[in-house]
Amino acid sequence: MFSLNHGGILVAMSTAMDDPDVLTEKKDINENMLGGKKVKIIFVLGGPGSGKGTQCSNIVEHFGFIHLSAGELLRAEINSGSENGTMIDTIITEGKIVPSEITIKLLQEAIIKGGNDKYIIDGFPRNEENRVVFESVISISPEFVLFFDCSEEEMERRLLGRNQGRSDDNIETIRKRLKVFVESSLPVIEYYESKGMVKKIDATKPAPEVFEDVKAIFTHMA
Ligand SMILES: Nc1ncnc2c1ncn2[C@@H]1O[C@H](COP(=O)(O)OP(=O)(O)O)[C@@H](O)[C@H]1O
Ligand SMILES: Nc1ccn([C@H]2C[C@H](O)[C@@H](COP(=O)(O)OP(=O)(O)O)O2)c(=O)n1
Repeated sequence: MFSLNHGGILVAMSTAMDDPDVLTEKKDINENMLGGKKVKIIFVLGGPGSGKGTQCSNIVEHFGFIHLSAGELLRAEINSGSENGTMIDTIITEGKIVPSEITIKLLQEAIIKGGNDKYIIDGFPRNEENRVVFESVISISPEFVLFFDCSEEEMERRLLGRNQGRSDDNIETIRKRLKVFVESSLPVIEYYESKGMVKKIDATKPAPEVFEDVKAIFTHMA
């Protein structure tokens, strides 16, 4: 289903999307996907501008997790001048979601390199393909999913004021990203909700108050 090849990941990914059951038989491939490393993962989800990055920095500082932002890894890939950079840039500027194989490869490399066993993964999985392929290829379920719930009006306002020079923080792309969030990312959150794995936070409050709620969850889990 994908045209690019990244070694074993491609085999496992095509299988995962075509027939998830077969993946259990591919455990030997999956177990090697993090170089034998055993890690705990928390997915941090929420719409664009809901405050994921802001709160992830707080979590790193207070609870010693490694923060991996899928969006930042993709932007670093663009800036590195990699062969996929132009394609990734075009997709992000259109407000769309980059093919899972690329994002998962970047996450996989970052986890293998990371000097820790606790990861908060921010902005991933962003669609059903991201979710199915990650869980099948990397063979890890998240401990839980932290969901920053914020109104679209507030997210739009924050993104327009973010001022980080991002090519996708313009009104046209922001509207597309919000649409993609509702259509493609919310179903992923609903999936985890149906499994009782979502911890929802009211993210419309000021950042320090949001962190109080985040802190309660992480303190409880420690
Ligand atoms: N609770 C909050 N209230 C108001 N502004 C916020 C809050 N959390 C984050 N921001 C600001 O909103 C913008 C988007 O936040 P960010 O953490 O980058 O969101 P995300 O990673 O979800 O896209 C940033 O400029 C940030 O400083
Ligand atoms: N799993 C992901 C995460 C991000 N991306 C792309 C598409 C997103 O619009 C951009 C930016 O994502 P990022 O999480 O950094 O920022 P926002 O939450 O949208 O503010 O990256 C992706 O294609 N796949």
